[in-house]
Amino acid sequence: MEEVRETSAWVARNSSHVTIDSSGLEKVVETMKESIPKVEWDYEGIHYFDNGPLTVQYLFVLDALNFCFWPDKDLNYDHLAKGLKEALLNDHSAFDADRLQKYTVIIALGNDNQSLFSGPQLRELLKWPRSLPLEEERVRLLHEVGFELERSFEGKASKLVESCGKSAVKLVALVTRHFPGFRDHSMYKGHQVFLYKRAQIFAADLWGAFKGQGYGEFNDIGSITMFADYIVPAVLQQLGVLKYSSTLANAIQASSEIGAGTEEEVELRACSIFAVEKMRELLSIKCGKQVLSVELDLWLWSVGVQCPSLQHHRTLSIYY
Ligand SMILES: Nc1nc2c(c(CN[C@H]3C=C[C@H](O)[C@@H]3O)cn2[C@@H]2O[C@H](COP(=O)(O)O)[C@@H](O)[C@H]2O)c(=O)[nH]1
Repeated sequence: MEEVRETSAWVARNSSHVTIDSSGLEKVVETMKESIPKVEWDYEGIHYFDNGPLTVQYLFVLDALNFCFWPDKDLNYDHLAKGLKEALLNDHSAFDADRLQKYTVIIALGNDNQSLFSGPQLRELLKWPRSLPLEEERVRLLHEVGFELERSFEGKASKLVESCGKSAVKLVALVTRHFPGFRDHSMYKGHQVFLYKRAQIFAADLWGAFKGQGYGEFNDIGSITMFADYIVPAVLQQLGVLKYSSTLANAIQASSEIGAGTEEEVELRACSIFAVEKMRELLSIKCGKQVLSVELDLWLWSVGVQCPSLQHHRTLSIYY
């Protein structure tokens, strides 16, 4: 993930609204000297797991839809993970590549107010009583996943993973090459910045779910960075690692939307990646402890989701 590391470092060096406070960072590392908090993957027990290829299909579909829950204040990641798990338990072929291409959204009504589409609706699959945030995009991305899996990987996400020779870097490259919805990048002060949140989290989810074995065995899992979402930046800010300009702090406090691709948004995400890389480096230098960015991410994320008062930035995006 050199391009993610290098381009986020560039943003951090040139940033105008978000800075990394090195003394804040050192303080956090100091508290981790004794023991580094370890959080189990699926500590909440919400994911589907059968130790086989269907789990890979489940995780790929999950990460294709793993973004932007906040516009519905009652919706969060757990609903998605549990909803998809239940759907799969009820019907093992729910995520077959041909079925993925048939999910619909209620967008067109006939004269009699009936939906013109006859296929199953995504919100029914998730048993969500109203429209999902960015629902049309979610349906489009499901179609994209089904279509490309069918075209290039015999309909199976497990084939995609098998073709990566136990390399998470190759997996991220392959996912972003084949599935445009996973190409999470931005332009920042004239530079292309790569963040690849959902592609990287897919590799990490495999690694976590399969406990580094089988479909989750990656020789280079240390290459993955943290996953730049809207929870971890807020946790890093609370811990004193990230500092915001007063305008940005006020915008987040007021729950104002921050446009996708704005300097502020790119800085929030890229500085989070850079800060976690620095945290990892400091842990190694000061305490001789080798930690993965994935492990730090899971700890920070779990802290964030257990803090209901956490104020995070709001950006409409399919990337996170
Ligand atoms: N950095 C980072 N971001 C993560 C995750 C996960 C889920 N990982 C699960 C997989 C195995 C573990 O046991 C975890 O349970 C979701 N997100 C992001 O959070 C946001 C949702 O927040 P809320 O609206 O409050 O649910 C949204 O952007 C979503 O994409 C993570 O691990 N790291």
